[in-house]
Amino acid sequence: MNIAVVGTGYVGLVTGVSLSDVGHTVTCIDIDNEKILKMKQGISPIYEPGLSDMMTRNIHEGRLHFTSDHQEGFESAEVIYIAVGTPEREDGSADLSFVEQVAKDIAFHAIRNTVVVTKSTVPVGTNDKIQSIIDESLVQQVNLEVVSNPEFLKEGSAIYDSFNGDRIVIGANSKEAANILEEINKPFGVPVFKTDIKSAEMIKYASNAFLATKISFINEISNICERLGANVEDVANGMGMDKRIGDKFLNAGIGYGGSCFPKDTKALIQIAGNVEYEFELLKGVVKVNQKQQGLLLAKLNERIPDLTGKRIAVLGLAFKPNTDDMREAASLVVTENLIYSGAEVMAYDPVAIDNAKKILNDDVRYASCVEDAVKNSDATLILTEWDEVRNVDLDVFKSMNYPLVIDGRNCFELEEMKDNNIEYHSVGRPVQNHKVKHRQSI
Ligand SMILES: NC(=O)c1ccc[n+]([C@@H]2O[C@H](COP(=O)([O-])OP(=O)(O)OC[C@H]3O[C@@H](n4cnc5c(N)ncnc54)[C@H](O)[C@@H]3O)[C@@H](O)[C@H]2O)c1
Ligand SMILES: O=c1ccn([C@@H]2O[C@H](COP(=O)(O)OP(=O)(O)O[C@H]3O[C@H](CO)[C@@H](O)[C@H](O)[C@H]3O)[C@@H](O)[C@H]2O)c(=O)[nH]1
Repeated sequence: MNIAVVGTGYVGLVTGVSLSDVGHTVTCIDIDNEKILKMKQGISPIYEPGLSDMMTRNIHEGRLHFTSDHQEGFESAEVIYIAVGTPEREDGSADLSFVEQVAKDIAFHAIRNTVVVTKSTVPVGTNDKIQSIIDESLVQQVNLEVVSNPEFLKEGSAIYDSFNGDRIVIGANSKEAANILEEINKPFGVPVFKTDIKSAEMIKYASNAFLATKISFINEISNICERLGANVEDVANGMGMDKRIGDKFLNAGIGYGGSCFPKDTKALIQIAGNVEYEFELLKGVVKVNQKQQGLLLAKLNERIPDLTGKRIAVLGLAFKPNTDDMREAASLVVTENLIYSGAEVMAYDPVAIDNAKKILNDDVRYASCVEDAVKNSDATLILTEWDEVRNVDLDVFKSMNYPLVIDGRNCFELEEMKDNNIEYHSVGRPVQNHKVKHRQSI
């Protein structure tokens, strides 16, 4: 099948590359010419495990092409995927201007009957709107049918998820269009769930909102555990053994970040509000998440009330491991606050430093490894649970001015921190080696 994919971000590029890998001929289109030039040379503009190799292979085998010219990209396309961004507007609703622009571009250039597939996360009713825009703007007498096909990949395991997803959701008005999409996806061997368009749109938001709810729920439990002396990891493990609850997405931490949960939860609150329904539960989830991001700093402030001139190591900047994505990362809030409080920040991340430099306060300094970040620091904050951080030799913390580790991701066992005399504050677990007399020494 000849396919065009519009937008080459995390979703568009992974979709295009995966579709080419199972044998389709794919042209990826983006308005960012610099990105296109890079990708033509086989250079991936994003860090995503396995993506570069798969991309290079399919370029060489002649199935994967890139262009910044929509007309050229649509020329032989039988199916066009829309995978542009739907970022958050100031009021929390989804900004649909990129999607609407693509709908106009498609209508303007369409020269044959085409299935238009919406991969972008869009509010319920948007696919109908896209269909209307296309129908109103068509230049040639052709038939374009819009199908909803929301994406469920996770950053950091996007290629794996494409080939091992739990389901592919197809929302369509006609059996013919749904069948075309099912046929395209057959080689992935992932179960297909077909429904109407509005339900497909809602499945995407409801899934993200539910996962975010699990995270805020366990974070609330962790805060109560801290006060009562229980261990949230054992609590989550014990809960997760009940198959009705499930053992995934019960890791307590510093709240959810990234390009999806924060914006999609707020958008769903707006979607509900638009039909005069107050989504009280989800409002609570968002509020809990905002509170959770501040807890790490509160723990640090309790131990070091005056941060002026203190050197603070920050391990991990990306919103989660195995990605260079900094969107809504906890590090944005944490480093900003540290600098504001007069601290010297020495940060390390295995892959996100280049992106971090574009957004973080200019006063943040960067180390080239965990060891350099931590050396001579007064406290270490852990924000992202990279394997490189989890597996670090604990002796590294002995090079600190005083071994105070405040871990927002529960990377280490309590016993090992205790045995190594490291003062260790984690999330929802008892504090290790906290002796009040140290307070004066810091
Ligand atoms: N990032 C994820 O993990 C993820 C997962 C599932 C769903 N989604 C959803 O998928 C959509 C895309 O997300 P993303 O993270 O890949 O976005 P992104 O911001 O990384 O990429 C969007 C790309 O679209 C390009 N673009 C914008 N307008 C264009 C136009 N008119 N023509 C061609 N290209 C254009 C931009 O230059 C950019 O490269 C969003 O709706 C998002 O909510 C994202
Ligand atoms: O138990 C957990 C699991 C995750 N997180 C945090 O939640 C955020 C999101 O993590 P994750 O869901 O793994 O990454 P995303 O790439 O944002 O993927 C989510 O958002 C995508 C965009 O919509 C969806 O496609 C995916 O299915 C959905 O998991 C990160 O900050 C994680 O640290 C936790 O705090 N505790």
